[in-house]
Amino acid sequence: MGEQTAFAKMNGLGNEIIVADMRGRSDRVAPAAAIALAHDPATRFDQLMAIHDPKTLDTDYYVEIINCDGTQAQACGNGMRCVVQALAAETGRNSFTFETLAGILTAEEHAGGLISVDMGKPRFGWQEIPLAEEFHDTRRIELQVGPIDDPVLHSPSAASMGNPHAIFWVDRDVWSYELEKFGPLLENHPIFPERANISIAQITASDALTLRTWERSAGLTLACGSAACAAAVSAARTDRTGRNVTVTVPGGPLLIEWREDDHVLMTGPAEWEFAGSFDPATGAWMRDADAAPLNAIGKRGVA
Ligand SMILES: N[C@H](CCC[C@H](N)C(=O)O)C(=O)O
Repeated sequence: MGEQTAFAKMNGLGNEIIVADMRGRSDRVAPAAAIALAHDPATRFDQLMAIHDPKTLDTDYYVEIINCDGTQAQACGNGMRCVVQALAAETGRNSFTFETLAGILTAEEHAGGLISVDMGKPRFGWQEIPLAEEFHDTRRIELQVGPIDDPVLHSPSAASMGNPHAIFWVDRDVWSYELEKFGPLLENHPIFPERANISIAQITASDALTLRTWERSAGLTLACGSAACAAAVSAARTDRTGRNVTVTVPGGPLLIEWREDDHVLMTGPAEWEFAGSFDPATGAWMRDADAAPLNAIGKRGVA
């Protein structure tokens, strides 16, 4: 049995997140522990964000992102906002520099509580996404589902925010498509050698779109921050919107700004639910008593 680690159960617009404090130790959250926590209804999560000591000079922390099936993800926008809120509550600081598999990210908590994460630069090259075959123009790749002469979904845009995304543009309300049916097929389509997060997007104004996402490894979620970024840059790149887009996901709105320096800034809320501790080897966990001292990450208002 390993040494217990403090965690906070949080969410970012309903994207279920566990923030785990793995600082000052060299072990990792085992995939089996993540799977066990994901299977318990009380700690069910989409992504687990494990905060580790920094690996690189001039970064504050290394963050490992683990999907609910135990696999690693390169990026998780909603999870990063939860990490920022937890660390801001603990340290009193409001800006941080993180390292993830997607690179070095900066993030800031604003006075009103909203959090902005610089999600880095999008990548559009077919080998960078990656796609299994050469596409010169990833604004529109050849891929469709449904009858060949009358496809339900077709010609998605593809992009990487560190993790792979495909965005299908639809004319009707995003809720009128059976994403739970098409999502698994598309996630695992051979065109995506590392699988992909699959979204459907409806443009609602020149600065707004609605989005639903079938996440790689996690399935349907209420919010996917990196997909919101991928959809916003793809909308701008295909002249569907400008570079500032309100992306409304099932959990609520995210503001996405594709800056002139090519970085994508995502702004939205995060919410703390409860704290506890778990064994990173097995996932066995306990909820903190309400009167617990301030040892749990991100616990607000407890002296
Ligand atoms: N919920 C996350 C995305 C998780 C991505 C993950 N499903 C993958 O790429 O494997 C977000 O807010 O960006």
